[in-house]
Amino acid sequence: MTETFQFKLLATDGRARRGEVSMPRGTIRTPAFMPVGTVGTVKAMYLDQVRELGADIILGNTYHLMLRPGAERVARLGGLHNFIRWERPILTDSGGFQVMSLSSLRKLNEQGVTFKSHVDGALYHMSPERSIEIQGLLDSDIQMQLDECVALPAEPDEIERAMEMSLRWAERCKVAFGDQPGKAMFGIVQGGDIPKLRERSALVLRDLDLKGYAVGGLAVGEPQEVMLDMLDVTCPALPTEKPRYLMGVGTPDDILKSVAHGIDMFDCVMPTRSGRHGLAFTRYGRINLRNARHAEDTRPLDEQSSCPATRDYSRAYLHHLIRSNESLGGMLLSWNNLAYYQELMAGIRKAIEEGRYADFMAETQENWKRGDL
Ligand SMILES: CCOC(=O)Nc1nc2cc3nc(NC)[nH]c3cc2c(=O)[nH]1
Repeated sequence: MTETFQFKLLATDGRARRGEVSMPRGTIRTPAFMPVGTVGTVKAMYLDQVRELGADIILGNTYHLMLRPGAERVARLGGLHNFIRWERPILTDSGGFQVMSLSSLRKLNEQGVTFKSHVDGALYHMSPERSIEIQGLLDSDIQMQLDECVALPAEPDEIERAMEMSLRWAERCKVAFGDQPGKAMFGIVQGGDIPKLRERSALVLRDLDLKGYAVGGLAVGEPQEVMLDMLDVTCPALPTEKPRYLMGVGTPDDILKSVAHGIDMFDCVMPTRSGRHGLAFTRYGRINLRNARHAEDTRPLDEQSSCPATRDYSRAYLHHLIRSNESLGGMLLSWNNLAYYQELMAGIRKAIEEGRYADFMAETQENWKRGDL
């Protein structure tokens, strides 16, 4: 814990990095997976459980919280940490991505984003300055610049326009954020699947001397190899002594490979959302508990796991709960999936420390092929 925001590189193995982000509210062991707490809750989980599984930081969504309960209300209630009872670091997104994907009506111009709330249909205007103000009202520890993320495939001039606007918004967000020693504002590299735009975005953001850098505009419909190719261009253009956060990523395989390409932080709804729909992630691959073949399978998901949801409940019971659409089904599979993701991250961190990341990656991917036997 420190009064300021510090990132320390502890070990490297090829382009994989083992590091530590120290902030007043706690230390983040990297590579890190950040569970997504969209409207102030990691769905179907108690935050004590989320912490016990090894999470050092969670994500909050500015877009959702500003609509309900409202940023000023959260501030009146003592900030997001007190509201949700999570005293460690919280990273809030700018809301830009959710607006793009959730709001029915949205107009975007130099001033910012105007959108219609999916909650009550009211019109809102989100400028870069307002986005930082909202994240400040939430008392967020890591705040994201407002950006424009373009879904792929997209026209090059559309990708360039959005990337250049995101750069101008990054500058405005930096001014609005000012100097908050115990907090950080991260820039977001855009540029779609175009190497020279990715490089320009990273280099201009680097010159802004921000505390950390997110790689945005990926995991938006492109094949995995395109995403990894963009990391090959982007990571070398970013400062080595600052954390790199790949937004919205991803599957365990995406994470393994992105760590090998130099990424330090991840967030994804995959473990929680897919858990609620019956998908279990295990060390031997994915298991869809909706499938009838589990109806009388008395085995647990993995008897060697330290997670009760993984070790103590039969697949038959999990199948029954999911088929019956019972809340406990989503709770147990969210618990299992977050436990698996955090176990994977702990394995990744240890393998980098011991200089055996390539072997760890190969073993892990081999085990996934075993299926659920
Ligand atoms: C989490 C911070 O989000 C932002 O402030 N903007 C942003 N969010 C993204 C979220 C994404 N999720 C995915 N795939 C599931 N890709 C994403 C990209 C962005 C982005 O470019 N920009």
